[in-house]
Amino acid sequence: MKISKGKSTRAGAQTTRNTDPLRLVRVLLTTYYHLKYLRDMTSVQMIAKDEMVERFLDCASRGDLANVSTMISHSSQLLNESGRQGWTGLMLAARNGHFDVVKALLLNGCNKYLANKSGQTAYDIAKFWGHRHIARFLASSGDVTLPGIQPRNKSTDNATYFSKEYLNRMSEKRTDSEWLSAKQSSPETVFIVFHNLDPFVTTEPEVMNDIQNKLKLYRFGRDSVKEVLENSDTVVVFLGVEKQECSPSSLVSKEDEHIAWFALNTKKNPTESLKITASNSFFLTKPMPMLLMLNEDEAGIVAQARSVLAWHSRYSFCPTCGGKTKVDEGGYKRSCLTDGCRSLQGIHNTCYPRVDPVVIMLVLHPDGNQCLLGRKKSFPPGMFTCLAGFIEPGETIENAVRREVLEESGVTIGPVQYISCQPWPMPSSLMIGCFAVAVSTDIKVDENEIEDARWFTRQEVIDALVKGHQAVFSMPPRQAIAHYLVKHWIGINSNL
Ligand SMILES: NC(=O)C1=CN([C@@H]2O[C@H](COP(=O)(O)OP(=O)(O)OC[C@H]3O[C@@H](n4cnc5c(N)ncnc54)[C@H](O)[C@@H]3O)[C@@H](O)[C@H]2O)C=CC1
Ligand SMILES: [Mg+2]
Ligand SMILES: [Mg+2]
Ligand SMILES: [Mg+2]
Ligand SMILES: [Zn+2]
Repeated sequence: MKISKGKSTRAGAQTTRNTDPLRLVRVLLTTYYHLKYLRDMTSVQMIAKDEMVERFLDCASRGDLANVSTMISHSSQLLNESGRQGWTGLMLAARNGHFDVVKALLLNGCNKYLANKSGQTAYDIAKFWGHRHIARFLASSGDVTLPGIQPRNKSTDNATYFSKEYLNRMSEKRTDSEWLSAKQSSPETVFIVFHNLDPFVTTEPEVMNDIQNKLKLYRFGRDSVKEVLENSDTVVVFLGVEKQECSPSSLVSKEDEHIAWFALNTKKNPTESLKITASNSFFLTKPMPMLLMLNEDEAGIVAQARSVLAWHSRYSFCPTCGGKTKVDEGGYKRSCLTDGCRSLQGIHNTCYPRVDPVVIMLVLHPDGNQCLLGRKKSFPPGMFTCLAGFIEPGETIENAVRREVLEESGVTIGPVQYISCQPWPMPSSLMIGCFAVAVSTDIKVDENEIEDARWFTRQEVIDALVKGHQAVFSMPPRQAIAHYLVKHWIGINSNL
């Protein structure tokens, strides 16, 4: 993580001031949006709120514990509010070494996992600025720990591509058809459109957003998808509402008033009936590897939307009686239309979106210095990855790991440890990533499933990560959990 040190103590957000050539552009844009924002506001109360946030951040930044405490006792919402560059009071207090303020904010329930626009949490900031006692406190506090339960592990929890939750799913609203239709007609609501499960994307960077990523989901408004929504072939899924931390300056307090997102899928190409204003916009064909080119927030949204839409496209008839079905619960249920069908009595998993659990494992040699990787015929030449396989009915994760490794490579596994997981929306798997320690080392490849499997040394793996194609083998893309597991094993920071 890169943070350049500057002189300012008000906000580390200003620390790149002397070196950043785009600063002037950003300042102008910020001023423009700020003025536009003020002009758009209708109530004096809103301005007062904005000022209050500014004052709160200032007090936190200066270490004014008395005022910080008074302000949060009046409005706990201030705890997670942020100012320029996404800096919260906690980050500012951590930046300037105000331990008492950090403590008070955390004790009052402030979210220590929020990151600013450079991706730094309060912990990262405290560590960088040398406030070790604050960093230690931030690392250890806040999580509820129970005997035998591991504390939340920031490095493995939600660390994989497709796993970031940008939206609050608000499942309780799925049965509230009045609320759902009000949201569908709201001018603020975001619609994302799929055609045969391919999302509509644009290469145009949105103003004020991160411009590093090449592809963005095209965010349609209600009027642009009107015709598509009226089409009987269109499937609509309610995805959720934007989380508070996605729009930190939002003045709306209740989550159900936040911006809602819906996904649409059509069989017929809807391009003509969509109102598209940006050039360079298209349906993203070839899910692999194209779906790996989205930014992390949007990858999470696609993981959810594409899996549910894929379920609709594959399960249009009732699996119990073969009859017609209708879409219910905001797209999260299909109910049979045949009177007396067994699926209408009680609860049946056939009515809900399916997820296929898959184990994926990095097999470690008993000497601790080699790992087992394999390749299928269909892989690009030279690429090796972790072994993987579908969990079968009535099987535990550990037993599935042992069975798949034995089937595919002939290697026997002892201990198995869960590391991390990844939704894989092609169409709807959950990859469960584990380390598996081998107790035998002879390899006997099952040629029906894989073409080759080999032990690679730690050095060969590091070379593959660092040198790419000049190494003895090549790694899967960084977005795949296999890549994550390998890096995790050799202890290389995932930002490498
Ligand atoms: N994200 C990542 O890093 C990686 C993801 N994967 C994914 O893991 C998944 C499973 O890996 P495989 O080695 O193919 O599994 P596998 O070793 O269990 O073999 C696949 C075979 O299992 C059978 N099968 C059993 N249940 C199935 C189900 N629910 N859906 C489809 N086929 C089923 C089929 O005959 C299929 O040909 C694949 O979808 C693959 O895309 C695989 C490697 C890396
Ligand atoms: Mg297998
Ligand atoms: Mg397999
Ligand atoms: Mg299998
Ligand atoms: Zn039925």
